[in-house]
Amino acid sequence: MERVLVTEGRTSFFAPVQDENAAFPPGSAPIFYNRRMEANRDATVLFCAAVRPSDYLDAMGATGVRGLRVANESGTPVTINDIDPGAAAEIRRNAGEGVEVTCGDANALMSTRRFDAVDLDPFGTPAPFVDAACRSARRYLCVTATDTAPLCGAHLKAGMRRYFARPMNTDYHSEVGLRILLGFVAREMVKYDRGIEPLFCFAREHFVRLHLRVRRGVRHADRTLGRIGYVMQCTNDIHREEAVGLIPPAAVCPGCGSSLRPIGPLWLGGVNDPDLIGQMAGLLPGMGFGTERYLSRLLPLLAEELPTSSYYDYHEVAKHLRASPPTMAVMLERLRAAGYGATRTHYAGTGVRTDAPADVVEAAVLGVNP
Ligand SMILES: C[S@@+](CC[C@H](N)C(=O)[O-])C[C@H]1O[C@@H](n2cnc3c(N)ncnc32)[C@H](O)[C@@H]1O
Repeated sequence: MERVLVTEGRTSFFAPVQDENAAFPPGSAPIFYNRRMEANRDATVLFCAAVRPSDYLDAMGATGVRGLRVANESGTPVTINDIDPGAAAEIRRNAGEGVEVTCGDANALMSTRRFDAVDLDPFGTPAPFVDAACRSARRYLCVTATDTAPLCGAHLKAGMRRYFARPMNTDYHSEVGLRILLGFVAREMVKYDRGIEPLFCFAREHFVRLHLRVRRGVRHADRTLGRIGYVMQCTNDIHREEAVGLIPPAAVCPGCGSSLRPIGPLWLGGVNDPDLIGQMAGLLPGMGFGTERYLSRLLPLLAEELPTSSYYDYHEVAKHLRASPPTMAVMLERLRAAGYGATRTHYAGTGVRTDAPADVVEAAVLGVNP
């Protein structure tokens, strides 16, 4: 196997040379490494540097880069696991003193050992691993999903099978994907009388990434359950509303009278902790990350996003109204002047988060009074 020395952040390691012509990772190399996930790993190293877990499991290591970086760049004791003996051997080659390397099924490992932070970074869906991870994680749980098409509604049946939820391909589909994954993790967690608090969650390109705090006790489990529900989307126009609870209500659009279609169950609560995000933003300049520029834009956006469960792509709204969209600054200003909260969103450059109703959003696009 041909290897090449790679540096990410302040960590150097050997990775198998990947097939540049492969249509999509994992390609043909025997051990997986995808440079395009550097932002995902940088985010987690930064998260660990901020929350300082007492130990951390990289449950699916491949080259071990994620766990090695957490150990090296945040000073956290780590265990790195992979089911593939070839990968485990490669991780051992890459790992220095003090890093534990194990070779086995992540579900078996997580069923028998507990870690302060558990990290799932599988091929595609994390769904088969979330139950054991909920039992293994003491304080923090980190999850990557790269099966964005099932999560966001482009592959409806696969999404329903994996997450027992019904997505819908809307203009805010990236957010639906993140919230369906969060809702799934929340439901897997509460059965153990434990709850979750999302700390740092975002979507980028073809992945969704969650960093969660795990809270023990029935009170936290019940609070978590109280944040599960549905986005009720009008099938005819842009109106949508939230419905908390396990059973979606029958509802009609106040504007056009069409039925509202439930999207979910999904997570309706906040998805980021602005204080922690601020702490991470403060640490970022000293970290030496390759994706510092991207993260320095992402973190303030996440900290300011209104905690609504969907956003409007106002260019789509303008297209629908056969109007030219205003600039983002004007759009935000019009919504605020009408008395509503309005912020950008990290999901889309033309996305606006607001607590304004649909008719006010349309009026803001047109520049008229609602
Ligand atoms: C997407 S790669 C991990 C990438 C790595 N975390 C990184 O940041 O580069 C997924 C890895 O999971 C491993 N894997 C697949 N099924 C597994 C299981 N049941 N238990 C543990 N590892 C597994 C594969 O061998 C593969 O190396």
